[in-house]
Amino acid sequence: MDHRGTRRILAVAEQSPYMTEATGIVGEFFSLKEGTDADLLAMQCGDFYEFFGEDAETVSDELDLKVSQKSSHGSSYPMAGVPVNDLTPYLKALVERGYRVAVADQYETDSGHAREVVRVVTPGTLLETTDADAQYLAAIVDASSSSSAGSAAGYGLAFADVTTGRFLVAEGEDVDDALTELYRFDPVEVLPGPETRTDDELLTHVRERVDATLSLHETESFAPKRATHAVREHFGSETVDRLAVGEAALAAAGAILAYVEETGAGVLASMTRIQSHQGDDHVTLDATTQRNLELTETMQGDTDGSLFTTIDHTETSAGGRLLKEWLQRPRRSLETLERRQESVAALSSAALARDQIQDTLDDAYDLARLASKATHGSADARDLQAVQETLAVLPALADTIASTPELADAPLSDIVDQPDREAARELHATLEEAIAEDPPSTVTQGELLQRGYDEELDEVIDRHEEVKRWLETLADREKQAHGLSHVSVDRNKTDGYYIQVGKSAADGVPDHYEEIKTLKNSKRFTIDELEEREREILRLEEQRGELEYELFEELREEVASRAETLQDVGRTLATVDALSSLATHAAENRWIKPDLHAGNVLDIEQGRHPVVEQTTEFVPNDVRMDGAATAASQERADGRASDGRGFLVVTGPNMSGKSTYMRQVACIVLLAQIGSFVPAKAAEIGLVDGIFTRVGALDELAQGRSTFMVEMSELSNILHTATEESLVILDEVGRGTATYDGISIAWAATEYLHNEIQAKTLFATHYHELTGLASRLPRVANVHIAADERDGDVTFLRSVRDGPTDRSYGIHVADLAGVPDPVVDRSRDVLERLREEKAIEAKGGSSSEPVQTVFDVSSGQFRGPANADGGEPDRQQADKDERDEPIDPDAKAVLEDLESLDVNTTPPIELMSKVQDLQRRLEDS
Ligand SMILES: Nc1ncnc2c1ncn2[C@@H]1O[C@H](COP(=O)(O)OP(=O)(O)OP(=O)(O)O)[C@@H](O)[C@H]1O
Repeated sequence: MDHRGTRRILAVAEQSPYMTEATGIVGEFFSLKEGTDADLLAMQCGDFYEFFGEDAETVSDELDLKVSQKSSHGSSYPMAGVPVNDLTPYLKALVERGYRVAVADQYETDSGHAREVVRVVTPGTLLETTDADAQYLAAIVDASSSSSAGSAAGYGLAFADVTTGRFLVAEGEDVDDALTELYRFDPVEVLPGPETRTDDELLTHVRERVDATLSLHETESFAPKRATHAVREHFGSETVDRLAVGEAALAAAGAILAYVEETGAGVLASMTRIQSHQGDDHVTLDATTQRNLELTETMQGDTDGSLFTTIDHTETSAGGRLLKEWLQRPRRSLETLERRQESVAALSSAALARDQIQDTLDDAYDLARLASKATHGSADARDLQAVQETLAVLPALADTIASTPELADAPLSDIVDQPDREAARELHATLEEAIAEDPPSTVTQGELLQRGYDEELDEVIDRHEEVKRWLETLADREKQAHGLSHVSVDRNKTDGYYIQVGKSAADGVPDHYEEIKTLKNSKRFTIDELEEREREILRLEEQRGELEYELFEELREEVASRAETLQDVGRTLATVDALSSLATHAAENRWIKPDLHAGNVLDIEQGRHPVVEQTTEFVPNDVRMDGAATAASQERADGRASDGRGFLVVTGPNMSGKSTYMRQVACIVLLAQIGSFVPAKAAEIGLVDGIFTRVGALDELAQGRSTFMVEMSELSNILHTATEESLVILDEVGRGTATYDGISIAWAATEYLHNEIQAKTLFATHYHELTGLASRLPRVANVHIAADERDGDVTFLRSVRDGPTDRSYGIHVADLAGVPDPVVDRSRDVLERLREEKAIEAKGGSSSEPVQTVFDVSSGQFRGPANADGGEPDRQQADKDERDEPIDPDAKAVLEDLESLDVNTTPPIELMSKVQDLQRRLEDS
C-alpha cells in the first residue's frame, strides 16, 4: 500500500547511466530530464510522446508498452512512445501508480523544433481524473519550523483538490491530531514541510495509513513570510484574517499554491475560496475506526457492503462525494444536524417531489470539476454545454421545492438560494445562446457555436453553407447539363473535391472536365469552378475554425471567471442530492429521525445494523447508556450513588452477534451525527465528540508489527484521546496475548476508562471474569446476547439482555464450521477437564500443584490460597490470613508492591507492564 510513498521519498536525482554521451533527440531528452525533479519525462517528438532510457523501461513495465531501440552516436537507447492524442490515459495510469510525470511539448522555432517542459503531472495535480472521489493534495508543516511562536497549534495542514478548486486549512495540536486530519482527507499526494520531512515517525505513519505519494517540494515555498504573502495575495487579506489560523497552516497553504503553480496545472484561478477546517465541530474518527466501521470499504477492501454504498442513492458524482465526506466527517453542531434532519424529514415524506428532484438531478454534471477544466483551459464545447445544462437544474429544483409545501418550509429553500442565482442565470443564458446543439469534442474545427451568436461568424457560416449547398447539388446539375448518368461529387485527402463518373458514362464527359484519376469502374475529374469552390471552402473552413476558436476561448474564459458561482451551484446541487439520498434510504428502510441533544444519554429502541439489515432477517436490539455527567447529576438529585450505565460489558457465545451489536450502536450514532435518520424504532442520542473502536485483529504482520502490538497501540491511542463525551467500542481487547496478561490489560483498561476517561464504552469479551467488574464499578453494567441450548443444540437468539453469561459455545461454532467430529468430541472432553481443574485451582490448588497466590477476579485482588475459594472478597480476612499463614517472602514482596500501586494515577500502559512484572515475579517465587 505504501509503495508510492516509499519510492518518492527515496527518489534522489541520480544520473542515468544512459545519459553520458547521448546527443540529438535523446540528448535533448536527458538534459530536459535533468532539469526536472519528475520521475518520468514524456517528450513530444512529432506525433508521439517518447520516453527514453530507464524511463522507457519503466513505462513499458507499468503500461505494457513496446520498447524499441533508438541509436544515437553509435549507442543504442531503449525508447517507448504513445501517440500525442493518446497521452492522457497513459499519463493518468502512470500518475495513479504514484509517478510524477513531466510533459515536454514541441514547438516550432526558426531553425526547426525545440521542446520544453510545460507541466509536471503529479497525483495531487492530475486534472484528468475520471474517479468521482475527491483528490486531495496535502501539505503538512511542523509549527516549530515556522515562527508562529505562541500559537497553540503544533502542526499546520492545508488540503487542495485541483479538480474541484476546494481549498482548506487545518491545525493539529500534536502529531496525532495532524495524522487524524490527514486520514480524514485521505490525500493522494503529501508535501511534507522542511521539519516534517525528517520526522521519521510521522512519515512512517503517513506511509502506512495514507495511500499517498510523498513529494519533496522546495523548502523556500514553506517559508512562513513568503507563504503567508502568497496566500494573502491569492485569497485576499481579509479572508485570510478571518480564518484565524497560525503561520504553520498558512505555510502549508502557501506551499500548496506554489506547488500547483509550479507543476503547471494552471488551475490556481479555480481555487476561489479558502476555508478553515474547524476541528471542534467535527467528530474524531480516526483511520482505524473508519476501517472498523467499514465506512467506505469493507475489511476485505470491497466498496460493496460498506456503509457508504449501502446508503448512497445519490444521482450525481458530486452528491456522492459530499455524502461520503459527511460520513467521514460527522459533526457535533446540533444546529447543523437539526437543519439537515429537517430537510431529510421533509424530503422523505414528500415522495413525489423527491422523485422529481432526483430526476432533475440526473441531468446535472460535476460543476466544480467543469469549472476547474474551464480555468485550466481544457474544457471543450461539450463541457460548456454540460455547464449550461447543469445550471438549468438549479431553477428547476427551486421550482419543485417552492411548489411543495413540506419542502418550501424546510431549510431546502435556503440551500437553493445560497448561490448567486442571477449570475448563474446570466451565464446559463449566454451559454444557451452560444453553444451549438451537438458540438464536436475538438475545439479547433468549428461547428462549436450557434447561429446568431456573432455577426462576423454568421457571415462566414452563411457563405460556408452556401458553398456546401453548391457542392451538394453539383452532381445533379452536371447530370442534367451534360446528360450524364452515375455522377457523384465527393472529397478525400489526396484528390480533394472531385466529380466521379461511372466508366460507362466517362467517355461522354464534356471537354472542360479534367481527368485526375482512373479507377476500376469509374473516373475522377475536376473542373475550374469546382477547384475554385474547393479553395473557397478550405479558406472558409479555416476562417470559421479560427473565429469560432477565438470566440469559444472568450466564452471559456468567461465561464472560468465565474468559477466561484459554479462551485456554489455545484455545492448546492450536491447538498440537495445527498439529502435526498438520505431521505430515500430512510423512507425505503423504515428509518426514524433520532432525537439529538447535547447530553450524555444514548437510548436506542430496537436498533438495527444499517448494513447487516439489508441482507439478514435482523433481530432488533435496544441499548441504553448514560455518561458520567448524567450519572453525577442523578447522584446529586437523589443524594445517593447512581448505578448508571456508562460502560457495558457485552458477553455472549461466539457468533452470537456481539460485534454486530456494538458496531450497530456506533453506526447509529455516526449516522445521527451526519444528520441522517437511523435504523431503529426510536432513538435519543447525546452527541459525541469522537467514536473510537478497537475491533478484531487486522493482520499487519506484513508491516512488521505483531497483531498484539497493533492491538495495544490502538488501545493506547484510545486511552490517550477519548474524552467523557466519546463513544468507545472495544472488541475483545487483550485477546492477542496470554490469558492472564489479556485479562489484566482488559481489567486495567476498563478501570481507566470508567474512572478517568468516563467515556461511554461497550466492551465485548470472552473473559467472563470481567463481568465481575459490574459489582465493583458503579457505572459498569453487564449485557449478554442470548442463546438457547437444548439437547446439545445451540440456537442463537440474537437478542440482547441484561446480565452476564458464562458460556462461549466455541466448540459448537467449531462444529458448525465443519471441524471433524473426533476433534469436536475431544474438545468437549478437554473442556470438561479444564472446568474441573479450574474448580480445584479456585479451591486452593491440587496437592500436586501448590498454588501460592490467586488473582481473585471478583475482588480484583491477589489473595493467598487459604481463602481462594471463590467466596466473597474479604480484605480483612485476607489480612488475617497474611498474619496467620507463613507466606513466601518473594510473594509477600509482590503483594506489598501491588498494594502500593495506585491504579488511579498510574498510566494504563505502565500499569499493564507493572502487573506483568508482578506476575513474572510471582511465577519465579
Ligand atoms: N441482531 C442480529 N440479527 C440477525 N443476525 C445477526 C444479528 N447480530 C448478528 N447477526 C449475525 O450473526 C453473525 C455473527 O455475528 P458477530 O460476528 O457479531 O458475532 P460475535 O458474537 O461477535 O462473534 P465472535 O465472538 O465469534 O467474534 C453474523 O453473521 C451476523 O450477521
